[in-house]
Amino acid sequence: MNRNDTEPHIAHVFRGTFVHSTRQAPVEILTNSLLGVDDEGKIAFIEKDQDASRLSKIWGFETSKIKQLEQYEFLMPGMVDTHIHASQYSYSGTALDLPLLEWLKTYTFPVEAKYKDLEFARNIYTKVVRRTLKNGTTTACYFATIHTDASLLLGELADKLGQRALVGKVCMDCNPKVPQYKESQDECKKETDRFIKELLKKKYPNVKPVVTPRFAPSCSSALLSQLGEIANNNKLHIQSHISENKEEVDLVKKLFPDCKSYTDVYLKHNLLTDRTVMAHGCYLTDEELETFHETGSAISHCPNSNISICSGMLNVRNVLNHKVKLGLGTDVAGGYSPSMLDAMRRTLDTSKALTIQDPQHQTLTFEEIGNFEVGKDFDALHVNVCVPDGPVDVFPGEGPEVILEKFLNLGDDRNISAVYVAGRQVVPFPETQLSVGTF
Ligand SMILES: O=c1[nH]c(=O)c2nc[nH]c2[nH]1
Ligand SMILES: [Zn+2]
Repeated sequence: MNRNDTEPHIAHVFRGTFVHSTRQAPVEILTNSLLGVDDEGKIAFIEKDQDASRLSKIWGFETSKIKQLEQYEFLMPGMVDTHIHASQYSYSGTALDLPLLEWLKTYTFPVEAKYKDLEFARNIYTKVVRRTLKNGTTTACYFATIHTDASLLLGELADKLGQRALVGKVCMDCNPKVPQYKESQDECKKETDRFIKELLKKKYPNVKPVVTPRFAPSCSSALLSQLGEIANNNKLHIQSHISENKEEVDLVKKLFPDCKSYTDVYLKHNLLTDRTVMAHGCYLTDEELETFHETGSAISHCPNSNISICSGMLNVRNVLNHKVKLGLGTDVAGGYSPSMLDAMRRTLDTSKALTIQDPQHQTLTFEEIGNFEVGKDFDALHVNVCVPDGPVDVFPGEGPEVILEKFLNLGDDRNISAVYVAGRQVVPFPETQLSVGTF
C-alpha cells in the first residue's frame, strides 16, 4: 500500500470540519474529518478522523503535522467571482446615482481611459487583487480596460499574488458619447490577438485570457464576428453583458434590427458557447434562456449592481428552472462590494423581494458554493467564526450548521484566517508583499 516516489507528496493535512457541496447535497458538512492536499495543490483525500494512522502510512505524512481546526473553525471552498471590473475598483462605493447608460458615460469610461498609464493601473490592480483575495475570492473573472499592456499587468499581478483569474482586455469600437475611449475594429482585433498571445506565453498556471466584447452596444457586428472567431479558434472563454437594463435592451433592438433578441445578437456572432459567461440577464425571455441552455452558456448574477444602479431583478429560480448554468458576481463597481459574501446575501435579498411581490415565487436557499472532491484543486478558505472583536457572536450549543449560516450572513474578511489557491497559502499575504505602492 506504500506510495512510490514518483507520486505527489502530501503538503498539508487538516483535521476538523469541512463544508462543501455535492451534486446530491447543496451543502454538506463533514465533521471530525481529515483532508489531505498534495504538493501539486490537489485534494488527495477526505476521510473520517479515525483513519489518521492508516492514512499517514498510505500517504507518507506524520500525524504530528496534522493541522487541527478548532470548534468554531472550518474549511470551505474558495469563492468564485464570475464578473468583476478590476478597473472600476478605484470608485467602488461611490457613483451609484445614475442608470446604466448614463453611469457608463459619466463615471466609467472616463476612469477606464486612465489605464493607459501603467503606474495608475499597477496601483489599482494590486489593490483589487489583494482586496478580493482577502475576502475569499480564489477565482475572479476580470474585465480590465481596452489597454493591452495594463490588462497584461493585471494578469501578472493575479499570478504574483496567487489568485486564479480569467483576464479580459475589453473590446469596443463604438462609443459615440465618449469617443476618446474606444479602438478601431482593426486595432481591437490586433490588440486582442496580442493580448492572448502574450498572456498565454507567460504560462501562468492559473491565469488565462478571456475574450471580452464589452456589450453589444459598444461593438460593431464585424467586431463581434471577429471576436467569436478568435474565441472559437483558440477555445477561449468569452465574457460580456446582456439584458441588464430596459433602456439597454431597447438600444440593442435598434442597433441590431435583424436579430430577434439580445441573445440572438451574441448567438449570430458565435459568442454563445459552453465557455461563455454573460453578466446580468435580468430581462431575458424564456426563449432566450432556452438558447442559453442549448449553447451551454452561463449567466453571472450580480444582484448588488442590479439594485445599486436600479437595473432590475433577475429571477434566478426561473434561470435554474431552465437549467442554465449560473454563477454569482460582484460587478464592482456597479456593485459596491468586492465581497462574494455580499453577492450571496444580495442574491437571497433579491429572491425574497421577488417573493414579496409574488408569494408563489419559490425563494432561493443557500446556493451551491463549490465543492471539495478528491483530485480537485485545493482552493479553500480557512474560516474562524470566533475571532476577537469580530463581527459574529457565538452561543452555547451552536453546531456547525449554525456556525456556517452565521458566517455566510454575518461574517467578513476578519473571519477568513487563511486563503489557499491550488494548495498555496495566499492570505495572509507574505511579509514581502505587505507594501502596496502608491495612493
Ligand atoms: O454593469 C455594467 N458595467 C459595465 O462596465 C458595463 N459595460 C457595459 N455594460 C455594463 N454593465
Ligand atoms: Zn459588468
